[in-house]
Amino acid sequence: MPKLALVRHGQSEWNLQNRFTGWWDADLTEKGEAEAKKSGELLKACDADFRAAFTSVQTRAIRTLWLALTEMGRVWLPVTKHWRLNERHYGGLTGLDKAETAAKHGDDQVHIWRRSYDIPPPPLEAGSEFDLASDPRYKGIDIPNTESLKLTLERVLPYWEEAITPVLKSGTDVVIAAHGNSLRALVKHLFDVADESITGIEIPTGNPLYIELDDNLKPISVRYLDADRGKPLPELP
Ligand SMILES: O=C(O)[C@@H](CO)OP(=O)(O)O
Repeated sequence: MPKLALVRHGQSEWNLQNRFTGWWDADLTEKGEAEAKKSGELLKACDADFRAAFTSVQTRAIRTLWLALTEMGRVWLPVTKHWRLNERHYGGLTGLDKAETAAKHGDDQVHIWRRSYDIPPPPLEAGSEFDLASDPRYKGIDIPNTESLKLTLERVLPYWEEAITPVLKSGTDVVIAAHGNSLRALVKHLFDVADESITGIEIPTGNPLYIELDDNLKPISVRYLDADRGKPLPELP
């Protein structure tokens, strides 16, 4: 039965500065690097035999995976990167300070933008300093100008189905290093979490969510590798 580990990237420069990040390519802080290594230690000690790794095209997730694989002695694993595992796009909020935005628009509105299932933040204006249209990694991709969690799930899912599930179905243990919301979207799908409950799922940094799947990729067990630092778990479907 295949095992799947979901690793959230460590603290980024913009997490530290409390800015809405989304697709902006903020790198890890020193603390984030330490969290990534901690994930690697936990993955090394667990009973899986990871043979494939997936991540986004964002530096903070790629480097988290690399640091974890280094700690695991598994930098030789095949790593596949794809934009569909990116963080949800934060639209016109990208780059703004979260506390200042709450002071301006109110906590309730900001909570809706951050955690509602299907209400996206206002769109990013074309030509904004945070517009990624000229970034070569997104050449040929229809870059979103904002995303709700629902829209994030809709673009994560085809990649999950086409690229990741065949690997798991072959009996291979897989590690995915990605982002708070792209992983939340994946958890919603895997555990069939209701729209209104998914906001309660928050994978901590430095503490992989470890899932055992049956041959149809239905979760049969789930835990945080460091249970003492765990958060609420999704219920088994
Ligand atoms: O800024 C972001 O892109 C995300 C993750 O750091 O923040 P939030 O907690 O609002 O989903």
